[in-house]
Amino acid sequence: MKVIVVKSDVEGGKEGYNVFAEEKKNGAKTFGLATGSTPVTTYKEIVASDLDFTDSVSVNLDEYVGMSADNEQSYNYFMKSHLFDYKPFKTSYLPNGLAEDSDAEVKRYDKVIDDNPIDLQILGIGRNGHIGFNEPGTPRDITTHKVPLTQSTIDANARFFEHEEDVPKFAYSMGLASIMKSKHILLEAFGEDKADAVKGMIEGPDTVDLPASILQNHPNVTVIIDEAAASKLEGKY
Ligand SMILES: N[C@@H]1[C@@H](O)[C@H](O)[C@@H](COP(=O)(O)O)O[C@@H]1O
Repeated sequence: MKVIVVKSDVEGGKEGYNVFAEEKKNGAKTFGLATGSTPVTTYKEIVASDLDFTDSVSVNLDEYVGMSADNEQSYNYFMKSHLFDYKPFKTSYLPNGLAEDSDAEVKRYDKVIDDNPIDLQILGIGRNGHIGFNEPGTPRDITTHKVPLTQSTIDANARFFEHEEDVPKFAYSMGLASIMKSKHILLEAFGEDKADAVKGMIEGPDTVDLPASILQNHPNVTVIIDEAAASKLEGKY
């Protein structure tokens, strides 16, 4: 893993942008994208740049089940408001939260990933080391799957919804095997509450209990972390 330690998430966004720009220059056509607060500074730098994605394809990591693309809490909406409205792609794929047949939706998304091999996949990381919605214990050979959200995720999301019953209980997520197929993986983490997960991912045992530790087995991973997220690392980076 190539580890880049930066002072802040803003500086991290500039480094993240550089990775996108370099990949684009080298001919990357398909970009795996993520939601959450972490990639926002990278998306801001991309929006402010002259990079053009109208010849590129994007494939997102995950989406809540039961949520329409125009719901402000959906990952579809997040991607539009943070990136796609400013930097449209030729085609953007996300799981369809409103799909009637979830087995068919999972299969459809697996085919999307197979048909559009990802050149660069950006990832955040959960405090427990999850990537996408692949929580601790998720089998490593899993591709796209429908995931029951953990109670802590449901509780954390409750503030965004008027009625508790509207809070999503499931998500569609790319699986660990799908993520590992990406040619280059860029994982970003900012803030002290990510320090344990970052330590486990980089220096800890390679274990299903910390899903991101699977990245130790990938040949081309770039990690961008701020000093707070790097604070528990023992090695020098
Ligand atoms: N499914 C998303 C992940 O893709 C994301 O990496 C993680 C961390 O979110 P944040 O970047 O807001 O810290 O949260 C969610 O669970």
